[in-house]
Amino acid sequence: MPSYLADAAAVVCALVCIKLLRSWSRNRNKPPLPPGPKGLPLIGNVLDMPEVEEWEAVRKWSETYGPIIHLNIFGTSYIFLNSYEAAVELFEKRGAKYSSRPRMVMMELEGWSSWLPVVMSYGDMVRRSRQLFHRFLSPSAVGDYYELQEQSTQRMLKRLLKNPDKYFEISRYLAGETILMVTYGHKAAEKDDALILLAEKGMDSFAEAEGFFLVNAFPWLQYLPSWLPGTGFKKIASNGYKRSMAMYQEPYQMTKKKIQEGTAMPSMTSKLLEAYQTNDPVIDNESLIPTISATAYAGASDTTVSTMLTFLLAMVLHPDIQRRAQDEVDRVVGRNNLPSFKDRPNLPYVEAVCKECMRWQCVAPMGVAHSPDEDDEYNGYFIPAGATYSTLNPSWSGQNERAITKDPKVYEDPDKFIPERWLPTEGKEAPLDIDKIAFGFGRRQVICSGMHFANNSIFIGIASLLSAFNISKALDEHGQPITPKVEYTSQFIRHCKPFKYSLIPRSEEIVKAVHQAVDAAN
Ligand code: HEM
Repeated sequence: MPSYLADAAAVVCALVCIKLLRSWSRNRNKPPLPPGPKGLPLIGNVLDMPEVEEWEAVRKWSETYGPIIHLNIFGTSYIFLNSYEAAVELFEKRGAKYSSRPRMVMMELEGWSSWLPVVMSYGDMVRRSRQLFHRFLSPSAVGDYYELQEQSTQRMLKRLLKNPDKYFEISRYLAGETILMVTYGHKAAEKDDALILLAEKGMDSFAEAEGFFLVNAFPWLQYLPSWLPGTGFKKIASNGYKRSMAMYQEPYQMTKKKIQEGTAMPSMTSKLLEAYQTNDPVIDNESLIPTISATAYAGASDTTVSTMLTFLLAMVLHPDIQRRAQDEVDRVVGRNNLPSFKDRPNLPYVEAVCKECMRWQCVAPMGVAHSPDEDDEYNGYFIPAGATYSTLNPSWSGQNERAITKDPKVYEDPDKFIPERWLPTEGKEAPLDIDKIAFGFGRRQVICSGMHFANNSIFIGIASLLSAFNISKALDEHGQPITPKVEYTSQFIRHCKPFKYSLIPRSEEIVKAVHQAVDAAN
């Protein structure tokens, strides 16, 4: 080993020891930390943490250690909650203490924490941005987007008629084009729209930054020169920084220019700018405007598509469920008509399919990490304060949502896709609403601000696909149906891996209805 590497290793060991000693002396008179796998001296549980599907590892640990698990990574505490009750108790009832985020140096290096409230520590900026999200995304505000969501969905259907084998790309495009219209009044190009590509690249970098990086445990590593071995994270961070800044600034500057030229469509950005210019007390600083628009754009671009992909997979695997949902759509909407939001109250089975897609394959299994601002105790365990930028012992709590969505005590036969579980049944208590889990935990305004918008996108997307297409297994070269595997990526926002399927329009009339609807909206 070159001598500088041996020196560097010795420095790392010394720093880990200091960190462990500090945390030991701070915590020694406190109740025990929650249980968890034992780990090794100095490095703790580094080797226990799998590189992929961490949530599965956490779920298995919870079978041994119970609903609250502690891991130590180089002296940093990681706490996973695996029960709904624990998540509600800590993140909702004690929400004031748990509303902050852990410090993630990679997020700082990539610039995300300079503008994305979801990774910022709690403060004035987060409070103001939540008030503004609420203006545009509250249950009453999202009704304004119905027409837009219907029209984007109809364009998705038209694209699928032309390219039925491109569902993965086309459904992703749908999410991008809808939110770009809402946030910036930007009408996306039919293909390869620059702003949609910008968001895709940005979200790839964000997901990468969410991964495991040593620099999160040892922030001083960021000051090492880039030529030193082990500093590959610096290149990732510099690339991520360019993408995060482009996502934050470019669409905003473009919209501002259009507003000045008088060619802008009304949007979140134009309304925020107008409010700012008329001294809206919440918008104390212009930089809050791109924060709001870019966060909504980031929050929507990669999330609802995950559920739309799960829907495709579920329909390929469950033709009987698809038939039942189509029967309902045909009965309520008419065999050759496209659904709209006004049909929603009469489509309970379609609604149940939407909920079951969200439950069966959780979009963000680890949610977004919270961090307690002060030391706390829960069920006799010590929960260390963390994530203040100055301490050497940050800790964070993540809630492993998939464990809850797959808990047989909460949902019977949790691995099976059963929309019927969401239908009201006399004498049977309704299951725990998936909205209370999938969109994060916290006080009312702390969870996903886009939840109602997301549910609407998913509903109209699924109802429209059911009305227009028959979804089934693709056939192999011998004419045999191919059963896709249920396989997902292991990123922070997970998507099912590409698989073969068949998408066939249900009738000539519905093809005409799609074309007519798209033409009428143009
Ligand atoms: C299936 C779709 C979606 C899922 C599963 C989802 C999930 C989440 C989760 C887990 C959080 C973190 C909550 C927390 O613990 O603090 C979050 C935050 C957020 N989401 Fe979503 N989301 C979805 C769609 C959307 C959409 C469509 C939008 C925008 C229209 C959006 C906008 C936001 C925003 C702005 C935040 C930050 C909230 C804040 O910190 O104030 N999300 N989302």
